[in-house]
Amino acid sequence: MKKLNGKVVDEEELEELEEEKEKVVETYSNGVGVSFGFPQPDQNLVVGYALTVKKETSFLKPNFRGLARTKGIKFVCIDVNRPLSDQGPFDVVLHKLLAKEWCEIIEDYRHKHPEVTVLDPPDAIQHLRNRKSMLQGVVDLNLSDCHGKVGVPRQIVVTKDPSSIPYEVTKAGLKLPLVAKPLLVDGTAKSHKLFVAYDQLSLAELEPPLVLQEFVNHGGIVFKVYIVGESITVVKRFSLPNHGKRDLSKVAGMYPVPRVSSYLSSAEDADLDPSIAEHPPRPLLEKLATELRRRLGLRLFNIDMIREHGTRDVFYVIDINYFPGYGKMPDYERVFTEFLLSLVQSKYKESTFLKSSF
Ligand SMILES: O=P(O)(O)O[C@@H]1[C@@H](OP(=O)(O)O)[C@H](OP(=O)(O)O)[C@H](O)[C@H](OP(=O)(O)O)[C@H]1OP(=O)(O)O
Ligand SMILES: Nc1ncnc2c1ncn2[C@@H]1O[C@H](COP(=O)(O)OP(=O)(O)O)[C@@H](O)[C@H]1O
Ligand SMILES: [Mg+2]
Ligand SMILES: [Mg+2]
Repeated sequence: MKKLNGKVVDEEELEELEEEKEKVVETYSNGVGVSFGFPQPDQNLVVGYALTVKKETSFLKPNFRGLARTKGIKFVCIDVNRPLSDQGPFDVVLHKLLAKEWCEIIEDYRHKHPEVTVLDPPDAIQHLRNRKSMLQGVVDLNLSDCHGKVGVPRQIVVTKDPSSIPYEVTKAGLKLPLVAKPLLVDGTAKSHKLFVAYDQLSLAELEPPLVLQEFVNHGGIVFKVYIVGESITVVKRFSLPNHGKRDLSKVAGMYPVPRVSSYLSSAEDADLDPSIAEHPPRPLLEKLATELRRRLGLRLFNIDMIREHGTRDVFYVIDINYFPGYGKMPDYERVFTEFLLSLVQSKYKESTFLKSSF
């Protein structure tokens, strides 16, 4: 008789359990061999990916592929024209494709292959495709008293009749200027065409469906908070400058928002006023990330956050993106490699936990 996980077992039982354990480990590594605990450098974790060419180029850069390879991670391009189940086997599937058919394919695959980690579930991603539902999780959070406050700017959704917009804005009591954002985020350039509207009348020129959000002065800096599983990385990017009260009386019309925040030059090295440039407090980000991971059911996303000008600790989330441009995140190669390896380890732990609770 021997003891295993606190239980007394005889030799035969022990042998059976060891055999079971081998099988489980094999399943999780597709038989290519994760020995107990950790994938070994000469063994494979197969990551199937379905990404646009643009994304593949910006994310699966040679440095990343190289580092991952040394840790036994192999990336395999999924052929979207062939049945997914005929390809692989995969340990992980990474995807960011927008076609509706793809969502159905990947959903079906998840059900048929629960042993594969699909990053992330399509219905959870869907949540971020609409600028109203995207921020709902933050609204519900009511994060205050956690080294700062996090909210979302006041906003309304307009789905029809642009001529009614000035009335809707007045009814909702929104203050000008407003940022007009296409309601749906579908990966097209159009869904990133934003405008700042300085007067009520020009609002009627906008094309619904859209979100009208109060402009929050934030000193021209946006914090991009990148989440990769448990890891959080913050970078500063340039954003829109503050508007003054005088602008409001002088400026009319609608101005397109330049995509300054996606420029490669980060604001990290710029000589900025510390009260604007200081990163949001770590405990606040940890709480926010933990809650959003859970509420959104996503492991790969980023949050655009701004600090209300003149405050130290009042923040607004203005945007959440699924599987954003990680290629621009410092050290993403290492962070991602560790994340992918951790997925196998946690599956292994899960399986041994399940076994030990029998
Ligand atoms: O192209 P990149 O690298 O700038 O990444 C885009 C993101 O930029 P960011 O990482 O925040 O600087 C970008 O973030 P923003 O919306 O610009 O804040 C989006 O996530 C975009 O995806 P989609 O068009 O919304 O599906 C992302 O585009 P895809 O790479 O997913 O096509
Ligand atoms: N409510 C707001 N107040 C001030 N600036 C904003 C606001 N919303 C967006 N912006 C500016 O517009 C940029 C793009 O807006 P965002 O909501 O992130 O759309 P996208 O999904 O296209 O990135 C932000 O990075 C920021 O510079
Ligand atoms: Mg954004
Ligand atoms: Mg976005």
